[in-house]
This record gives sequence, C-alpha cells and structure tokens, in this order.
Amino acid sequence: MSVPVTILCGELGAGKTTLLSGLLESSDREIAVLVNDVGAVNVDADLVEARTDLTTGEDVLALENGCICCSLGGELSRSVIQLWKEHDFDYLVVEASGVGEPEPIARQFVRGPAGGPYDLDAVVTVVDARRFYDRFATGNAEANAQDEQPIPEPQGPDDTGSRPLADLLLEQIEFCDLLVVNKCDLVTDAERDRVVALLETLQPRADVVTTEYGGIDSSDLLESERFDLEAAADSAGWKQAIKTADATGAHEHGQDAHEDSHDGHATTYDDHTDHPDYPDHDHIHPPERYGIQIDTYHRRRPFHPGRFTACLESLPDNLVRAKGLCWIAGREQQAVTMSFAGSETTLEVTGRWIASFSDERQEAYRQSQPDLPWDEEWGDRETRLALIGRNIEMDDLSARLDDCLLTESELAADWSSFENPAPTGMGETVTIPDGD
Ligand SMILES: Nc1nc2c(ncn2[C@@H]2O[C@H](COP(=O)(O)OP(=O)(O)OP(=O)(O)O)[C@@H](O)[C@H]2O)c(=O)[nH]1
Repeated sequence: MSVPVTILCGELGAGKTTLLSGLLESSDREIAVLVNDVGAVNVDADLVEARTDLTTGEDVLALENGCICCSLGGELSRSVIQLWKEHDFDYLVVEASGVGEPEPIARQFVRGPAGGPYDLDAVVTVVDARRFYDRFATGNAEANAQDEQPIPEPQGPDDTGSRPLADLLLEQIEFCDLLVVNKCDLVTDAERDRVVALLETLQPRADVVTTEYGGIDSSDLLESERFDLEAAADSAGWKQAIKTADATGAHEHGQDAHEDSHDGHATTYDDHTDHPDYPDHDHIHPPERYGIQIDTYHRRRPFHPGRFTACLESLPDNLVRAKGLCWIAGREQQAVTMSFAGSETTLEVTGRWIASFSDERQEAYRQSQPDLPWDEEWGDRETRLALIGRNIEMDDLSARLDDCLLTESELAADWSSFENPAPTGMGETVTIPDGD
C-alpha cells in the first residue's frame, strides 16, 4: 500500500516546524519527515529529529545541498525511495524550505518514481497572518478608516526580503489544498478575517484553518485526500479570473486589433454569493465588505515597452496580485508572463506566440487548439491579465495600462526601434522594482 504524503510549505518563519513538532507529538502514527532547509546549518532537522518518535536516528532526512526544487529530479526521489525501503513508517511529511515551489515537489509524487511507493495526500501552506496582513491586506488608509480598524504599524523590512519571496509565497498559496493561517495571536479578529478573505480569493479551492502556534488537529492535516494535481495547478484565483472573463464573453474573437477594446470584467464578491465559475468548492466567497476585487484586463494591442515597464514601477499600493500574458511591442515572438506579488513585478518569457511560427506549424497548433482566439492580423498575440486588489480603482488601473498601449502612430512605426527592457530568451526574467 502506498504511503500517504503531505507537503508542508510556507514562508520562512511562518511556523511550519512548530506545526510539525506539534503534529509529531500528538499523532500516534509513525511519521517520517523529510526536511529541506536552506543554509549550512539544518536547524529544523535537529529540532524535528529530537521530537520524532521514530528511533533509528536517521528518521529526519535533510536535503542540505540547497533548494529542494533544484535537486528535484534526482535527490528528492532517491531520498524518499531510500527512506521507504529502509524504514518502517506509515506517513511522510515533506517540509519544503521557505523558498521552495510546491508544484515541482508535488509532481515528483504524482509523476516521478516516488509516485509508486507514495500517494500525495495534500499540499499544505502555512501563512504568517501578521506578515501577510501587513504586506497584502492593509489596503489604503482611507479604507482602513472606513473599516474602523487601526492602521497597523509598518513592521519594517522583512529579514528575508519582501521579493521575490512575496511572489513565491503567493505561488505557495495559489498551489495548495489547505491553508493554515498561523500566528493568529498577533492579529486582531478583523485583521484575521481580512487575511482569510484575501486568501480565499487568491486560492478559492483550498480549505482555510486559523491557528496559533500551529495547533491543528492531526486529522485535519493527515489523510485528508485533498490533493488533485490538475485542480491544484489550475485553481489559482488569477487563473480563475481569466477563465471567468472568457466564460462571460469578455473575449474579442477576431476583433480589429487596431481598435481599442475595453472589455475588463470586474467582480466584487457579494456576501454569500458563490462565484459562478468556481465549481469545486462550496465555501463563502470573500465578502464585499472587505473590498476585494478581481478584474481582468484584455487587449489586442501591444504595450509600448518603455511606458509599460514605467507603469509597472508604480502600480497602485492596493494591488495585491496581477498575473497573466503580455504582448510587448518589439517582442513579436515572445509571450511574456507578467507577475506582480505585492511590490515588484517580474516579466518572464514563458513561451512563443503561435503566430510567430511558420504557417505550417501555426496550422498544426491551431488545429490542436480549435478554441484558440485568433486575430486575422496579429494571430494569438494579446494581453490578458488578472488583477486582484483591495479597495482599488480598477478603472483607473485599466486606464493607466491603456496609456501604455501603442498609439496609432507608434503602431505604424518600427517597433524594434523602441528601447526595450523586456526579456528575450525563453525563461529569461526581468525584475522591475517598485519605484514608490
Ligand atoms: N507569536 C507566535 N509565534 C509563533 C507562532 N507559531 C510559531 N511561532 C514562532 O515563530 C518562529 C518561527 O517558527 P518556525 O516553526 O520555526 O517557522 P518555520 O516556518 O519552520 O521557519 P523556517 O524553517 O525558517 O522556514 C518561532 O520562534 C516560533 O516559536 C504563533 O502562532 N504565534
């Protein structure tokens, strides 16, 4: 029988080890733990080893050579298979380092060799409620006054740096089955509720529990059978927002790309009203009183590279998350993914526009994707962004983005003559700091 696995993720210091230690103490199962920490000294392994009820002395296996996701192909699989062969246990918890992406780890247990002896049960992300609130949920001062909540004191710079770890934190939130909102002793009830509402927007599929010092019932965490790879990979709030916009016809099939289109589709959730396009869950959506909004921005006209990157340097404070594909003039081949997570923005080449391939290949791709929207002149090139914010003027943001689109005369100009900081090679990433 395969051994169930829980992957435990979360920011550095969010409380993963605290939660795990409590779990090892309270559970009567034989739990093996795989810890991956960054840094030379593996503090967590020592701590967890001291508490684990396995007795061989090798119960906690540490992947010390850097990051779990970099050593994934080989070391992780080898380690867990070796663990399985040499020890007797009935559950495995993988504590990912605070800088590990959960998806590649999860894939190892689904499609990799570790998928044989193991069965991935759930991906759990621990969130530090205080830090999350201060970073993402405060909104503007006016909004806080409306909510009659004191404006929290700034916490000062994070010892881990706020980015790209903020981006990674959102990815950990966007790819998980259970969110544990820890350190609730450090927030007020109202702050905690806002954090929960925002998390439910960012990851509508996950269950959310709130804890202090990781105090969670082991049955909530182990053998929950929550994991579903495809659903997890597809369930991020921003992806759902883009899908919803598509489903509600916000798409312009074959529209003249020279014509400005304003098809942004804004959603502010009503209390107790289920979103029509989140099929697989039944919890209440982020209520309107928290002022959380989701919008999509879709245009079939390229951005001017200079104006667009300047705009990304000063995105509104209340924008929590933005992600999606961008069409940037001068990058006619590259489909660029823009990702904003609270402070900085990254632009990464994540693919090629189908329209940049030979006619033959275009035809083959289009046949395999008959629903792909296609413009006579520009093909599949387009910008399609999901925007998630709190008390934010989405129309103003859309107008600011529109100002970055090429003007009529720029459309007719030589786009390669524009100064262009956007990345060029596949996988290449450019980080644009917040200039404010
Ligand atoms: N106030 C408060 N402190 C907590 C809570 N949970 C954990 N801590 C403290 O936060 C610090 C970090 O907790 P850890 O459990 O080591 O966090 P971690 O996520 O394992 O950290 P890394 O291994 O560095 O990624 C420790 O000092 C804990 O005692 C909580 O609910 N409230």
